[in-house]
Order: sequence, then structure tokens, then C-alpha cells
Amino acid sequence: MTQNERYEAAIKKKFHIQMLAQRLGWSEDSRELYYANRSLSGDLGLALQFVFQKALRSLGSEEQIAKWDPLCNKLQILATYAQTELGHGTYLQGLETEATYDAATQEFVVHSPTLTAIKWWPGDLGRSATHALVQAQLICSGAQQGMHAFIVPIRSLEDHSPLPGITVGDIGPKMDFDHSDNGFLQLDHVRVPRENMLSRFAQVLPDGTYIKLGTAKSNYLSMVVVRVDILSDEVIPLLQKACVIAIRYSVIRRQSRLRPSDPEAKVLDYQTQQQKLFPPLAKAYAFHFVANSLLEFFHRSYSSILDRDFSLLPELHALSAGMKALVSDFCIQGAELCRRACGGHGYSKLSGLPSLVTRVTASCTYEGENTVLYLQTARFLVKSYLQAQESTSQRSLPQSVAYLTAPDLAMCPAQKVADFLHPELYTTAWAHVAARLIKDSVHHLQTLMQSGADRHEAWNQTTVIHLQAAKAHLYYVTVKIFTEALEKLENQPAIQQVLKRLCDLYALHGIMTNTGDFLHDGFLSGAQIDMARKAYLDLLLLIRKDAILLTDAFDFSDQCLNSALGCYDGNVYERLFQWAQKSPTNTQGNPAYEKYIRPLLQGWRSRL
Ligand SMILES: CCCCCCCCCCCCC/C=C/C(=O)SCCNC(=O)CCNC(=O)[C@H](O)C(C)(C)COP(=O)(O)OP(=O)(O)OC[C@H]1O[C@@H](n2cnc3c(N)ncnc32)[C@H](O)[C@@H]1OP(=O)(O)O
Ligand SMILES: Cc1cc2nc3c(=O)[nH]c(=O)nc-3n(C[C@H](O)[C@H](O)[C@H](O)COP(=O)(O)OP(=O)(O)OC[C@H]3O[C@@H](n4cnc5c(N)ncnc54)[C@H](O)[C@@H]3O)c2cc1C
Repeated sequence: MTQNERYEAAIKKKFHIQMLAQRLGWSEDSRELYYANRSLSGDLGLALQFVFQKALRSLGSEEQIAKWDPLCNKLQILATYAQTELGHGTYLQGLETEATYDAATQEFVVHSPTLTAIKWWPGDLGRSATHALVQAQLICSGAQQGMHAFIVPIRSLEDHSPLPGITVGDIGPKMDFDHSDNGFLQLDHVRVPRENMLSRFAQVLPDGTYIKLGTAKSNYLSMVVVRVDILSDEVIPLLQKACVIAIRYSVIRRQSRLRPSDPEAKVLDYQTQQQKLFPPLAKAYAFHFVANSLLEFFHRSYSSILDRDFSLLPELHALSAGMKALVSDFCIQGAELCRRACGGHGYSKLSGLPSLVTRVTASCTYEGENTVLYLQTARFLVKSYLQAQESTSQRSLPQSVAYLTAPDLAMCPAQKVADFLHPELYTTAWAHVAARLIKDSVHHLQTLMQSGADRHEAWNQTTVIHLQAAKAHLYYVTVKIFTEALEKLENQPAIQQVLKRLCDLYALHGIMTNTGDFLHDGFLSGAQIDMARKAYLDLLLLIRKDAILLTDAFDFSDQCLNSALGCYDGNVYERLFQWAQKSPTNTQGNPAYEKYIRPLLQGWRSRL
């Protein structure tokens, strides 16, 4: 489909789902609506309404939520979240859009002072949204007060035309997300009432007095909220679908022979194919539990944060930023692995895999570029490590970094292959490596500073080391979450056994792909690495038996997968041939024949 066709189809689905929900009384957070959205294939339009509402509920006062949330729920307004600008996306302190308070009229004048201040990328902005949550530098009481959120009407609710002072449109073709009209927004001294500044954490009084109710970063909370939700709502299901398609195809596809006398083998019986597909499958399950755990932590801390108790916010920010980076990175890597594992047919859009890959690829960028987010986690780790070193410190460490003060083993006690299938052993191994890398990163930072580098330069010159420490820490946290999820399944032994194999594989795959970190200080010996590898390879064989059931368990219908390779009945070749014949290129004639091909073909005859 063209960009326009995809856009219209996505909006059409959203329209019908919304009508159904209203007719059947499904609430926005109902299980029915969740499953209806999940059961759809491909694109669903107006996704930024959710992002807007999450931001409204985290940054708005109760009165503002009561006013704007119902309008969103009934789709009486269509809203987007406009933070990123042409010139800035990551560096929020660099955002140039201004909101200057005019006490005479009790309004904010929202303005794009430069070309680079033009809002750029917000989803649904190009053609759909009627309102935008605009993040802008607040100017009042004669001073810049930092980034604050303003609700700005941008299109008429009567005829959808841009309102005065608004220049708005689509940013043009992208790698994917063609269903979403990511747009640009230029504001020319647009006036909005004082009440339109979201005021949970800050207020501007009628006379222009600025009242700070939160911290300097309170208005960053909206990003925390979305990073938590977007993993289970958008990113992880894309990896799950890729695993279903590739693993189902791999038991249909027969190629070559394991023994000359055998029939052609199912490609999933090759160890290398299992090595390609089972780690992504294990990650798809691991991240299901990680997203649930993050959501639980978020709900535990969110209510206190809304009540302006920010004590849990640093850990919540570090976890949500880091997990969004780690999970999205592995989902991108895993979806591409699934595509590659399907050979030529994996490169066909009829497989559904290229669309999954190009869609999930965006997740390393939106909601925060992943490197920048890892470094936010690293910043938290440095502080936690220094706090742990202060023997006088009475404050206990945040739960996710408590291992920094736990007793540490110098060497892994594993004596045989089976020892590496004990969750406690590999969790301890990951904690050891994470703690060592964090200590190493702080040591390098302090050494540079002691040699005279200022802390900003010292930080920049050690960010590669901090990045490595952050990734190890996050992987350790995910292993710990997966093992804790297993413990809760003790009254379902059959399921626990199958999921334990995935957990073992997830933990050991991380060790096998980072052996240097485990060998570096002798924590693991070469012999122990060999044991871990044997345990890992043996797991591939065991998981092979359950692979199809583990992918069926994701419960995606054929329609939802939208894949000729991943259909439940396995009739791959029939579907590929049927679907290819329906391709527009086979039903709309050959546009090049009359003008070019025929003259070419017949030109040589006239020359004879
Ligand atoms: C919700 C449901 C979804 C449904 C899904 C449907 C489909 C969806 C399809 C896809 C939709 C995509 C939508 C995309 C939307 C967007 O992309 S919105 C824009 C997102 N942009 C960002 O995330 C910007 C990333 N950049 C930053 O966050 C900041 O630049 C920075 C990294 C935080 C740096 O901040 P800065 O102030 O410039 O510098 P520092 O000196 O590093 O300050 C950091 C201190 O601030 C604390 N902090 C940083 N961020 C937060 C936060 N979010 N919350 C709380 N605290 C924060 C940080 O801990 C530091 O504190 P100290 O160490 O104490 O100083
Ligand atoms: C599909 C999609 C949908 C989007 N939807 C929205 C939306 O709805 N609303 C919205 O407001 N935005 C949206 N965005 C924009 C997105 O949030 C930004 O692109 C993202 O925050 C990254 O910022 P940037 O583009 O400025 O990248 P940059 O920060 O310019 O990144 C470029 C490079 O610089 C590096 N870098 C930057 N800062 C640092 C640093 N401090 N230390 C080390 N390295 C650094 C990065 O790691 C990266 O390698 C969307 C983007 C995409 C792709």
C-alpha cells in the first residue's frame, strides 16, 4: 500500500475499533479493548492520543485531566505529543519553542523563534491532530523556567483547517511508520489561555508569578510513563510475531539432508537455525516478564511521584530509560535475525517480516535515543556505586542496585555442566560482572578527574565504559526478573520446566556473547566457559521440542500475523503463490512495456 493507503487504513481501523468500543461499552483500559487492538494486523492509527493522555495524566492538574481526558476518550479531540524539534530531540534543555506569559491577557504566547525550533516528528501531527501537547521553554517573571507542557489547539474542529498562526504538515517519507502522519508544526505567536499550561508540578499565577511544585525534571515524567508502556504495547509484540513466523516456517521449510540417506531436513533441526531463533524466543518471554515487573514498579512509585514525593523517581527513570534501550535493541536484533533465518522468503514482504523489522527499528530512536538512555542509567549507577562506597551512608541502596553491597564471589563455583542450569549461579555471575564493570567505570572516571580533567570531559571520555556497565547491569536485572517470575510458577511444574529452559538459555546466551567480561578477572575459567557452552547447546535441543507450542502460546491469529510464512496451517508455498498472483504488479499490467520494453525489443529487428 502507498503511504496514503496505509494512513487511511490505519485510521479506518481505529475508527471501527472506537465505534465498537463505544457500542459495547469497553473502557479505554479494558481487557476487551486491549485484545481488540492486539488482534489487529499491521497498523492502528492515532497512537499519539495515548501518548498525549499519558502525558496529560502525569503532568496535568486534576482539573486539567478532568477537562481534557474525556474529550480524548470520546475522540472529540485528536491530540499529539510535540516535543522534538528540527534542531533538537535528545537535548531537552536545547528546545527553542517559547511560551511567554502575557499577564495583561493571562495567556501564553507560544512561538517558534527559529527554523530549528519547528516541531518535527510528532506522530499524527501531519494530517490528523486537532490539538498538540507542546513542550516549550516557559518564559515568565522575566526568566526562562525550563521545559513545560502546553495544550495548543492546532486545527479547527469545524473544518480541520490549521488555526491562525499554525503552519502544519507531514514530514515526508520515512523508513516505515507510513501509517502515521509524523508531522511538522511551526507556531507564529499562538495565544493559549493560562489554564493550558499543565500544572501538576508548576503554576503561573494570573500576575505571572511562577510557582515551582516539583523538581527541575518533573516535566520529564511524561517520558518515563510512555517508556514503561510502549514496551508491552508496541515493541515486544513485534519480536513475538517475528518469532512465531520464523519458527513456524522453520518446521515447514526443508532444505538439504542431515545424512545423505535421510529425507531433506526441517531447517529447525539444524543447530545453527536453533541458535538463530531460540535466543530471540527466550528474549520475547524474558521481556514479557520484564515489562510486567517494570509496570509493577512504576505503579508502586507513580502515585507517590504524582503526590510530589520524588524519592523513587531516579531509580524509576534509570530503569525505564535503560529497559527501553535494552529491550528495544534486542527486539530489533531479534526481529532481523528471524527475517534472516527465513532466507529468500524472509526478504519478501509476503512473509510479514520486513514490515516487522522496519517498524521495530524505530524503537531505538523514539521515546529517547537508546545510547542517551543507557547513559542515563549509567549516571544512576555511578551515583549508586559512590553511595555504596560511603561507609557512613545510612541510606540503603535502591532495590535494583542492592547487589552492589552484597557479598561477592571471586570465582564461580561451577564444577560441572549442570551447575550452569542453576538460576542462582548464573544470576550471581551476572551480578558479579555488572558490579565489576560499574566499579571499573567509576575508577576510570575518577582517575581522569584526579589527572585534572573536569568532570564533564572526564564523563565524556569514559562514556563507552559506562555504556558497557549499564548494559551489563540491565541484563543482570532482566535475568533476575525472569528467575523471580519462574519461582512464582511452582504450582505449575510443566510450564515452569519449559520456561526455565528459556530462562537458562537467556542467561547463558548473554554469557556466551560476552565471555570476555566473565573471563576478565578470572571469575569464570576457560573450562567453565566450555561447561556453560555445553549447557547452552544442550538447551537448544530441549527447546526444539517445545518451540512450536511456545510460539502458539503468543496467541496471534493468521490475520494478525499477516504472513504467508507464519500461518497456523503451514501451507506456505500455496499462500506465497496465491498472494504473489494478487500483487498489484500482476493485476495492473506492465507500465513500462509500451513506452520502453517493446521499442527496445523491436528496435533491434528494425536494425537487422
Ligand atoms: C503509551 C502507550 C503507547 C501505545 C503504543 C502504540 C504505538 C506507538 C508507536 C510509536 C509512538 C512513538 C511516540 C514517540 C514519542 C517521542 O519520541 S516523544 C519525545 C521523546 N524524547 C525523549 O525521550 C528525549 C530524550 N532526552 C532526554 O530525556 C534528555 O535529554 C536527557 C537524556 C534526560 C538529558 O537531560 P538533560 O537535562 O539535558 O541533561 P542531564 O544533565 O543529563 O539531566 C539529567 C538529570 O535529569 C534526570 N532525568 C532525566 N530524564 C528524566 C526523566 N525522564 N524523569 C526523571 N528524571 C529525569 C536525570 O536522572 C538526571 O538527574 P541528576 O543525575 O540528579 O542530575
Ligand atoms: C518513528 C518516530 C516517531 C517519533 N514520534 C515522536 C513524537 O510523537 N513526538 C516527539 O516529540 N518526538 C517523536 N520522535 C522523535 C524522537 O523522540 C527523537 O528522534 C529522539 O528523541 C532522538 O532525538 P534526535 O532525533 O534529536 O537524535 P539525536 O540526539 O540528534 O541523536 C543523534 C546521535 O547523537 C547521539 N547523542 C545525542 N546526544 C548525546 C549525548 N548527550 N551523549 C552521547 N550521544 C549523544 C545519539 O546517541 C545519536 O547517536 C519520533 C521519532 C521517530 C523515529
